[in-house]
Amino acid sequence: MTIHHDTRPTLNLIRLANGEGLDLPAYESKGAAGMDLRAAVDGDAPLTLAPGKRALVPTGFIFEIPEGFEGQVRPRSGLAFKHGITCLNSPGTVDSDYRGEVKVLLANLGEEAFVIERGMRIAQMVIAPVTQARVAEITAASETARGAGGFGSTGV
Ligand SMILES: O=c1ccn([C@H]2C[C@H](O)[C@@H](COP(=O)(O)OP(=O)(O)OP(=O)(O)O)O2)c(=O)[nH]1
Ligand SMILES: [Mg+2]
Repeated sequence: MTIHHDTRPTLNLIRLANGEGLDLPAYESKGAAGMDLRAAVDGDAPLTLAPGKRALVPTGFIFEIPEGFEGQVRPRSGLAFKHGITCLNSPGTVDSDYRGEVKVLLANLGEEAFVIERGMRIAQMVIAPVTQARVAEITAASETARGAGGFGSTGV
């Protein structure tokens, strides 16, 4: 007999008042890397994002990101391609100790106004492992073949 354990980390979500009735963030295909986040804007007052403008769009949930992980808030490529809608701070970083509402900083880089309706899938969140480094100040860097060469030093 094979016993299958679910080894995935658990993501606890706390629904806020403005998230009432919204679908939970979800992976939209079997192998999706990110779960889609929905706009928790007022159902009676969609948000219009004019060209060149940005807005902090609520998701209606607090995410308890498991320790040792982060949430990366990334654009949806369809919205970016069709409408020029992106996450201005992409990838947005949600820390594992953050207990506020997750919000999405959308920007309209397109030429037309974009209307964000309640429940619209506006971005996606990838849960990714994080390593916190120990920080140590030293006086000289070790030698390498690359040295200080960067920013195209190996050719274009
Ligand atoms: O797209 C995002 C990015 C951040 N956050 C929340 C969760 C994150 O843990 C917190 C702080 O984000 P960050 O560290 O990127 O911003 P900061 O400007 O450094 O703010 P702080 O001084 O609060 O760390 O804001 C979001 O809800 N969505
Ligand atoms: Mg910070």
